[in-house]
Amino acid sequence: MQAKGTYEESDITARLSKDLPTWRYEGGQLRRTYGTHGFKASVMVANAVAHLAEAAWHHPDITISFGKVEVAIESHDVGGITDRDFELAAKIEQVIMWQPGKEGGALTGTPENESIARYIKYNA
Ligand SMILES: C[C@H](O)[C@H](O)[C@H]1CNC2=NC(N)=NC(=O)C2=N1
Repeated sequence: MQAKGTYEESDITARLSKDLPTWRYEGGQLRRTYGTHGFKASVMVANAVAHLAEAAWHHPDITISFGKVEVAIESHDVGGITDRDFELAAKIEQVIMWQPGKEGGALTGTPENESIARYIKYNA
């Protein structure tokens, strides 16, 4: 018996494949691991995710490591995956993977060939 508003595993994996192919469904949560250059970078990514979570009032588990950050989301109140999880995951992906230098605007984005600037591993 599924809790109200939750998705079946087959629906979850189909929606991730379509809308969030860099995310996976594991351990009952939507999960994404972001590669980073070091620990300070991981803390900054975690802080950005934490801001989005608080603004959304929907909170993931965030694991901060040297060189990576894992984000894991589920809807605790219903014990499953709901639209809230997909919507927060999509916003996190949009924000963390934002590379303005690829948008043709005035912002250059983080220089990828300068070691002092290395931050997120966009192709990890
Ligand atoms: C009281 C309860 O914690 C709040 O309503 C919010 C806070 N953030 C939350 N985050 C998540 N992931 N699931 C929830 O059910 C949830 N509930």
